[in-house]
Amino acid sequence: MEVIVEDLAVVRGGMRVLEGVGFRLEAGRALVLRGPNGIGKTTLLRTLAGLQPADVGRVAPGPEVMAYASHADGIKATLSVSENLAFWAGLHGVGSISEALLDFNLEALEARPAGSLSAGQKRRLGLARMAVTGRPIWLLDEPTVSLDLASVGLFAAAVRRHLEAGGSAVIATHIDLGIDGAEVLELGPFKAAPPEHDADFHEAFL
Ligand SMILES: Nc1ncnc2c1ncn2[C@@H]1O[C@H](COP(=O)(O)OP(=O)(O)OP(=O)(O)O)[C@@H](O)[C@H]1O
Repeated sequence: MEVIVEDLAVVRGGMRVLEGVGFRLEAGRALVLRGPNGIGKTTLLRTLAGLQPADVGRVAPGPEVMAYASHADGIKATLSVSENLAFWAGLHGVGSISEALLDFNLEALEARPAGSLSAGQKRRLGLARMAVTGRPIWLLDEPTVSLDLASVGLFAAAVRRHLEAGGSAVIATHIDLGIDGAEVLELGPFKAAPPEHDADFHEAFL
């Protein structure tokens, strides 16, 4: 499913934080959002997820096909790891959580109350929670924060499988995820600067 963003502007706290942002992302591709702190990466992801209204512009498709993993992992502390995942899977009509438990190395933790997990374990659960929605477009805000190297590898592999299955991903990250052919959108003050050499995106090895 292709993601199309056209001439997007977003206002937060009475100030325009994004203006003239546009991109097209084909199914099976990843887009990495780059730019300094405060430039609007989270704002763009929240707008795609339907959590932040656009001032002007167009986003398609709608938030019902987007799965958003934010800084706040959004997990229920008193439920166990598997109960958290089962809750979200059930909400989205997805039958099994076993693949997500395996993909994010959560099998040994499945009976643990989520509130007792370490920061990195919580982050893995937050990412697994997004995966069990079964939604085709993943929106990821600094997904590797708190993850150790092995977990970053697991996460990158899960993204690759998602892309190979025809999904897509928009990822705000400062690190190299090793996703071949990922596209990059550099956000600059009040606009998304297109690459110099091409009206579309440049290919990057991230
Ligand atoms: N609730 C809010 N009310 C007003 N302004 C906000 C609000 N949240 C964020 N902003 C402002 O919007 C701008 C964009 O913030 P945003 O969080 O999207 O940036 P970011 O690129 O994700 O930053 P970082 O790399 O630090 O996570 C910043 O100037 C920020 O201060």
